[in-house]
Amino acid sequence: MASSPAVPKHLNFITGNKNKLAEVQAILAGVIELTNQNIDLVEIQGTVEEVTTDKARRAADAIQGPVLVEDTCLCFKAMNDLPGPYIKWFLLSLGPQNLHKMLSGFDDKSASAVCTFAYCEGPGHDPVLFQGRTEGKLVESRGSTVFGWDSCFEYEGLTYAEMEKAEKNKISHRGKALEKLKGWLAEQVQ
Ligand SMILES: O=c1nc[nH]c2c1ncn2[C@H]1C[C@H](O)[C@@H](COP(=O)(O)OP(=O)(O)OP(=O)(O)O)O1
Ligand SMILES: [Mg+2]
Repeated sequence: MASSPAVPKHLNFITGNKNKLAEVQAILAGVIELTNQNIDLVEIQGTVEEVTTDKARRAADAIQGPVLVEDTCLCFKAMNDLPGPYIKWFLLSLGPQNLHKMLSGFDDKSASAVCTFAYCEGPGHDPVLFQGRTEGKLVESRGSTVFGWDSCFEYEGLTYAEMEKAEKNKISHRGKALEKLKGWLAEQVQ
């Protein structure tokens, strides 16, 4: 059966983050061909949906074609979901060793990791969003500090950094978002 023109044969994932790329490659291996372009995209302020939608539009404009982008948030319940999409700047300034101190004045250490992918068919098209969320808590850094705040986010007793990669990908915000993307891709080809 002919597939709709919207169905991508492969996805061009626009990200400057090598660790994200490695996880997305691992999760989508055997499902869809993935290429990558590292373009430094401007990120607006707003809700994660607004940030990700705008990021996808800018990426599609930049390469004049179809793109996949992703924006990751770390939301603290005690802060009504801040820093959310702005976590990158807090992490850069504080480092993983000090990140947990953001909640030192609060009893509630609950945090959710939220990953939002956006697929945009090209300039002028509306991006489609796929979101995954994993609930955990913010803890003192444990494990490798190679990837972002992995060592500060604990899920069921282990920080992301203490898990095997495959184990993280099974339960992670990114893994869940990509399950939805895979479901959508499968629907498109029917
Ligand atoms: O699974 C993760 N485990 C730990 N840390 C993570 C994860 N995923 C993103 N991160 C970090 C990277 C950045 O400090 C911030 C998200 O910001 P975000 O703008 O989405 O990522 P980015 O600027 O590094 O790459 P991109 O070029 O795709 O925008 O959280
Ligand atoms: Mg970014």
